[in-house]
Amino acid sequence: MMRLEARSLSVDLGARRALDRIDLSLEPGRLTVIVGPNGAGKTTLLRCLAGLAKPARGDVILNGAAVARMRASERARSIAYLPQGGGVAWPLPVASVVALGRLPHGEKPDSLSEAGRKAVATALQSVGLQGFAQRPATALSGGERARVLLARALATQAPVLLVDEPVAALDPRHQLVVLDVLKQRAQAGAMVVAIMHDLTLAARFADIIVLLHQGKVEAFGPPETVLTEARLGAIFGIRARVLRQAGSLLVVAEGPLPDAG
Ligand SMILES: Nc1ncnc2c1ncn2[C@@H]1O[C@H](COP(=O)(O)OP(=O)(O)OP(=O)(O)O)[C@@H](O)[C@H]1O
Repeated sequence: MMRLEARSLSVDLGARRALDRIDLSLEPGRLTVIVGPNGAGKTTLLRCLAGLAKPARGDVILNGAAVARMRASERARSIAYLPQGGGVAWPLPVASVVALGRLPHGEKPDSLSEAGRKAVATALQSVGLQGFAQRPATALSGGERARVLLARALATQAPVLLVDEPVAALDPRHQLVVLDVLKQRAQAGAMVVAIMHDLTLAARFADIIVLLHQGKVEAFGPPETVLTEARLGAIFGIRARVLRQAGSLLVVAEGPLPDAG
């Protein structure tokens, strides 16, 4: 079975230890959500899983091979990565930007295969942008642009999909649409890892939550075991209530706790 593992992964950024001996084992068929306070190391971890950040120690292993040593083309076909708050610099039509997700398959936007054309159309449709295909990608709102970039990652159809805050810029309806798409990808057999700050949404959609704090995995497991009121206090510094609502958790942040300094 496909498996993505971090083995005793440590990363230094400047003088800081951003990740400290992380051990993780991720399986396909699941939506894993990474949560944690600002600066916890979430983006650094996702970049390492994508083979884009260099560990000081340890390794990321995909199906037995070190991701850092995979050929770039093979890695790009295996792992699609959506960076946080990405921009679009060129006034290309939306469909061409999404088609860039086919480059790892050797397909250029103006010479897509039949499968490539289908993947692009499906990706656009799945994020609600089917009417935007010919619009210049630079002439979109922030949330629309975020969905274009997610569609590009989806169009790759990689077995591993790593997305950094995919719903942060989206309105409530599109947050649900996008999380449904990610969940469906996972249920169809992909390994999907998303960073999120909204704990109620994370609890509702995640199969597994990874709680990061100061570069370490503080907790790992199903939402109800990870997101406890005690942890929300100790890790996020909030007075929080965790309520059960329609089979999921509702995390109500009542207020910040006094800074422990
Ligand atoms: N280039 C850099 N040089 C030095 N320190 C860095 C650099 N980039 C990030 N850091 C630090 O590394 C730590 C982890 O950063 P990272 O971006 O992984 O956090 P995060 O959990 O994704 O945060 P956020 O929720 O704010 O996006 C932070 O303390 C950050 O200040």
